[in-house]
Amino acid sequence: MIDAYAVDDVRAAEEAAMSALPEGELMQRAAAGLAEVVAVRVARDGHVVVVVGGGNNGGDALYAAARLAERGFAVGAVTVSGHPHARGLAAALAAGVEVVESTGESATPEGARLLAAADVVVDGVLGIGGRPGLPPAARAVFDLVPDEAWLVAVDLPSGADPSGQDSSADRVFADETVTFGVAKPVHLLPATESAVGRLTVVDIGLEVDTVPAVQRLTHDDAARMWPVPGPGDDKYSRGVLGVVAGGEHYTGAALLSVTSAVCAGVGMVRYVGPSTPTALVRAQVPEAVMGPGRVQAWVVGPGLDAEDDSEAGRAQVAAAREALASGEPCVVDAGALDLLDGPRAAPTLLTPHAGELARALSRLTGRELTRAQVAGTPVTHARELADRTGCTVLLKGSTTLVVPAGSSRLPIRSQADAPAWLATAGSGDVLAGLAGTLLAAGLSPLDAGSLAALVHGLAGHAANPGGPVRALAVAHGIPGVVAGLLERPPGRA
Ligand SMILES: NC(=O)C1=CN([C@@H]2O[C@H](COP(=O)(O)OP(=O)(O)OC[C@H]3O[C@@H](n4cnc5c(N)ncnc54)[C@H](O)[C@@H]3O)[C@@H](O)[C@H]2O)[C@@H](O)CC1
Ligand SMILES: Nc1ncnc2c1ncn2[C@@H]1O[C@H](COP(=O)(O)OP(=O)(O)O)[C@@H](O)[C@H]1O
Ligand SMILES: [K+]
Repeated sequence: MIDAYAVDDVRAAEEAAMSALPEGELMQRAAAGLAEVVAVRVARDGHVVVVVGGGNNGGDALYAAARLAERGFAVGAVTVSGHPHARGLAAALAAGVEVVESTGESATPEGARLLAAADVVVDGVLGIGGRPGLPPAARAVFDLVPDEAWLVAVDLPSGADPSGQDSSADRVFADETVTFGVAKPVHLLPATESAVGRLTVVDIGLEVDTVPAVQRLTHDDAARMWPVPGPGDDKYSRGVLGVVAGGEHYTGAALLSVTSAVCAGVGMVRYVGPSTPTALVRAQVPEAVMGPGRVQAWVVGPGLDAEDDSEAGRAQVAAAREALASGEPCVVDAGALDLLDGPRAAPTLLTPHAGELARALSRLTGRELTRAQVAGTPVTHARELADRTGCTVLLKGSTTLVVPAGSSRLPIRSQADAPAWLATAGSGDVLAGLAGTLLAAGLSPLDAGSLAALVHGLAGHAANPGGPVRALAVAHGIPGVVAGLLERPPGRA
């Protein structure tokens, strides 16, 4: 599990660690870790340029610059604040780092000269003390970074919101980020994660004993959490999933969610739907059983048309309402999100994309919300829906969030395992079947949602590595992905 902690908790842990260590020791550890990473990214005759702000983030960069210069690398520093970290600056100068200033709205010629020769640029402008947004002097300098240079951010990409909430701020886009002690929300949340690049966490001896704010499942977690049947299991003990999906017009959703559940190894699927999708499922998925019955969990809503006023359409909406009113765990997807009108007592996972989340919140709050507003601050809006309904909300996207109600005090999960090729019609139906299978096996909505998002993403890669995928191929990719996860020796990256 990758755990990311709230900035205030990190600060408190830093203060506790500093009070037990000689002055400046923590920053030296950070600088040493940073210098190690930069040293492996640059050739012996390559040029490193550190861009330095006015806080401790700049201090880390200056001390790392000093260490790299002492190891024989050609290192320059461009300060974009009038008051760089004094001791760090002295150390850099003493080690032979060429330091130039560029604090105006356009870069100085000296700064431009250093950057033009840079092979690796280190962004030490703002860290966890940064307010979202890049100061103009820093923007002017970063605009001069050569395209081919490798950009390493210190702690976080400068300008990015450390709490990972604000998606609009101007920020540095790094190839790689070296952070200290623990990950922070900025590294894992969708509003900021795309600026982080590859993430390395350097151990500086920090101990944070609070609950993480955000977590990300790793492949080891997936292997540990996946429900594996034992000799005593039968199809019922493994979990029966009821699927209320599709209608006369949206037949594919039924097939995709049922196929996905079968491929994920559900004990049994009961499919509930009108005659056309029923015939299709019967023909294509011989493992599925038709009609309602006893289940351990429901998937309700893929391809459900709540507006369909035909007799078959009304019957399907009634079946969906019945599943929602039951005491069984539920995945509530697509069309069924429009039917949800109150809290459910049983474990429930809502699986909207940004547009569906906007629609559901608009309906429940009477406040008109757009898809763009949800995409701008996804955590806030997913949390609002979770709090209003008491359900766990899985918000789909290139980074998929799984947000429990705030009262649970559980961390948010954030998964970024999917290729963008997964943005294809029917892919969400596959995710719903997968998450439903895990709910039926007894996982909590938080675990089921995050594990399903991870496996769904890997199945997207496996279906056609590097190229386009169709949703049915994603479902068919699931068995191999799960087998691969279960086979891996623990601890492999
Ligand atoms: N506290 C510690 O013990 C450690 C801190 N470390 C480093 O210190 C960093 C935090 O240092 P600081 O608290 O000094 O914070 P920063 O280095 O992030 O910078 C804060 C300074 O920048 C200014 N500022 C903030 N946002 C701005 C904006 N958008 N535009 C212009 N100016 C802005 C603030 O007013 C303040 O003067 C960490 O991210 C990490 O890199 C590491 O050395 C590890 C140990
Ligand atoms: N840019 C992207 N990169 C990776 N995955 C994505 C991206 N956009 C969407 N996805 C994933 O694709 C799936 C799309 O689901 P959804 O929008 O419900 O489609 P549908 O309703 O057609 O099935 C979700 O799992 C989502 O997380
Ligand atoms: K930085």
